[in-house]
Amino acid sequence: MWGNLHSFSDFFVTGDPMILGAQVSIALAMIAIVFVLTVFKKWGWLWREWLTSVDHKKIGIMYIIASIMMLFRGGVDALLMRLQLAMPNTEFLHAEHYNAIFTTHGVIMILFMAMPFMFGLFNIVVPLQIGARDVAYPFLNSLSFWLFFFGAMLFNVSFVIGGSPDAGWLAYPPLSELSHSPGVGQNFYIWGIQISGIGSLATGINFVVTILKMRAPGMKLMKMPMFTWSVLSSCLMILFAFPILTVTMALLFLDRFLGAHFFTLDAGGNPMMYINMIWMWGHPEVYIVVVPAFGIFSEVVATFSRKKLFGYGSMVFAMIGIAVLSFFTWAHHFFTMGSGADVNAFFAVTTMIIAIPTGVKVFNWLFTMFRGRIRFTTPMLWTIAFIPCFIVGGMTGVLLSVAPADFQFHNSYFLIAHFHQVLIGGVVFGYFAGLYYWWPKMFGFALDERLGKWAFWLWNIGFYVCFMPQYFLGLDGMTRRVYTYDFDMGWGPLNLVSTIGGFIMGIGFIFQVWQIAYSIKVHKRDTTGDYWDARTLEWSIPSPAPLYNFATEPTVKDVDDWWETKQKLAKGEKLPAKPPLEPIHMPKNSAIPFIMSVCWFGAGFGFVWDWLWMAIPSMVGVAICMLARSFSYDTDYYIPVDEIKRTEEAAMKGASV
Ligand code: HEA
Ligand code: HEM
Ligand SMILES: [Cu+2]
Repeated sequence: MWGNLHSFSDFFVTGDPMILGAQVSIALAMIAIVFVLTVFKKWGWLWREWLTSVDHKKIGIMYIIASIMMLFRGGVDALLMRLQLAMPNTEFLHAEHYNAIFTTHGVIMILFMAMPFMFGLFNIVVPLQIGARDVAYPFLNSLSFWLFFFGAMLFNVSFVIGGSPDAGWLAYPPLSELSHSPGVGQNFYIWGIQISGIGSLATGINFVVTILKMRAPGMKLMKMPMFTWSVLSSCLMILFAFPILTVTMALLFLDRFLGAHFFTLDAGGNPMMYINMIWMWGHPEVYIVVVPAFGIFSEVVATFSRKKLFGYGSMVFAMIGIAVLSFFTWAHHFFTMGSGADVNAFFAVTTMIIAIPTGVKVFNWLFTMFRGRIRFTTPMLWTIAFIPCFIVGGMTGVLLSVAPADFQFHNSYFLIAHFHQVLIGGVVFGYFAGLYYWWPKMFGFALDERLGKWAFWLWNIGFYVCFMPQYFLGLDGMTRRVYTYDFDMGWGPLNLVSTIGGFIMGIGFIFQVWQIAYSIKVHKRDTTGDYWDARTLEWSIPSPAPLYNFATEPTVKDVDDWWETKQKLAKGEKLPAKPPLEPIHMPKNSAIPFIMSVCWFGAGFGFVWDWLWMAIPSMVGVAICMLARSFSYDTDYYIPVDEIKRTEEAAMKGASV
């Protein structure tokens, strides 16, 4: 029970200047934060307004802040790797360090950047888009956020305490078993993912219920905005995929902790079992993160083409089709591992079929733009750039799905280029489009377009410069996960170009941070609530939305209900009178999600080090939190009518409608 801690240097990673630098800067940053909060007396505010909040809008903002920080960390990881690959004859990163960095980069980008960014947008947009006052389970929503947050922190802590995992982002055994990875890094991996994964599953449940049960009267399923549809498909995938991840991590933990041999060849286990299970989650996972991006593009393209989205019904069916098919393609990740021709053929065909619904969507976006009066705002630019980028990335995916060809492409830089192209060109561009699009709704002021366009071009140019050469490197035989190569292979120049592209994207990111800082300073206020002259319900209320979102429950008649309402108003038609204000039922803030997640963090940290003295009391803490919640009855309140009136009047001052 005293675990695998032998000395101080096992605990604090020492001896590496980069890690020492990180330790010092984290310590300094923490001191600075504590100092600022204390000097400005902001602790109470932070606790009451944010850490204990169950308001979906605030939770959404916290998700996005955390994910942007993670984008920074994942991006620094990426650039360090790119530097090493541009200088293969140096030991800028030595082999072990390189392994650790591609592992943390992959995990952080997918699980701690893409997922929370996506959840942030779900939280901010979905209740507003369907005319609801909050999500179905606000308390659970807060718990999900804090589980994600502390899971991510636990994972990140490994960099300075104990050492990072280094068995790849999906931790295949036997490499990830105790015999091959005796350090604690892999334990951090398991517990970081396990804790945040439970949060993700809970979010999936929450949004499925929210969307199915809390839509405004009149909003039939086939009248939901396309983003809401994409969230529903993504969350349905989460419901089926994340339990597999939880079980896989639990079994790997049992292997490492108790010597259970689920995934070792001795004592009857089988590593192929792990590989199947992790991809049964892992493949749907990439669609879980990309489908909401499709939803965002659909909203943006309709708003800025000033046209109804083309092919609503086919969009919905395409999305559901992708969600279902995504569970039947997992084995394309290991065509080369000996499943046999029949199995490979089956999975090759199912994979190729996914190109069809995806293609339907692409054509729908193009047709929406066709003959539209397009406004080239930043959200629209990201959307337009996404289309060719994703088509090329998707097409190279189809090439990979040709099983015999994959024997050549597998684990080469061709694969690396494919997935970065769909992940950056699809997911990252999509979420950026979403952030730029909904920013005025989140904060009530707009982002500076000029700096935004700089960031856009830098990211785009950087992207192609970075990843296009990698296809050729892959075809030339360069494999993934190598930190050096012989200069005689002739890979040097293209790698150098690729690295330059990576840094151009890095500059793009700096421009975005600058853009946000600048826009906060300039504070170009949006008084209309409908900054882009958009189409869906979230734009019918003031920006930022009041605590209760809708003073009176909206009724919905059309797909783009707000747009139709505006048309009617313009024609001078009278709208039906709004019902009188009534007190609004709201959930109360709670400290339990935060405290419970801290306990989970403690338990995770304890298990990482085999410190049962820490893990068990922390788990007891978790149980006490659950009990405390079961016995708390004072969980809601009503906002009185005169307070609603006051808020509405203040918000509507200067508003157009
Ligand atoms: C958002 C993430 C994302 C998305 C959307 C996709 C989309 C696709 N992926 Fe990709 N993929 C990854 C992320 C993603 N992938 C990751 C992370 C890995 C590697 C993980 C690792 O090993 O670490 C991977 C690996 C991977 C492999 C494994 C290769 C190997 O390990 O050797 C394969 C093989 O089939 C594959 C195929 C596909 C296909 C066919 C699609 C399709 O969905 C693409 C469909 C889209 C189009 C085709 C373009 C638009 C369509 C048209 C314009 C219509 C006309 C086109 C045709 C009829 C062809 N992907
Ligand atoms: C900002 C630009 C980015 C650059 C320059 C970059 C660069 C890299 C590099 C150099 C590798 C290691 C390749 C290898 O040696 O095998 C890598 C791996 C990876 N990247 Fe990125 N990346 C970027 C963004 C992203 C994003 C946004 C995501 C996800 C949303 C992502 C997901 C991954 C994954 C999953 C791996 C595989 C890790 C593994 O092999 O275990 N990357 N990336
Ligand atoms: Cu896949």
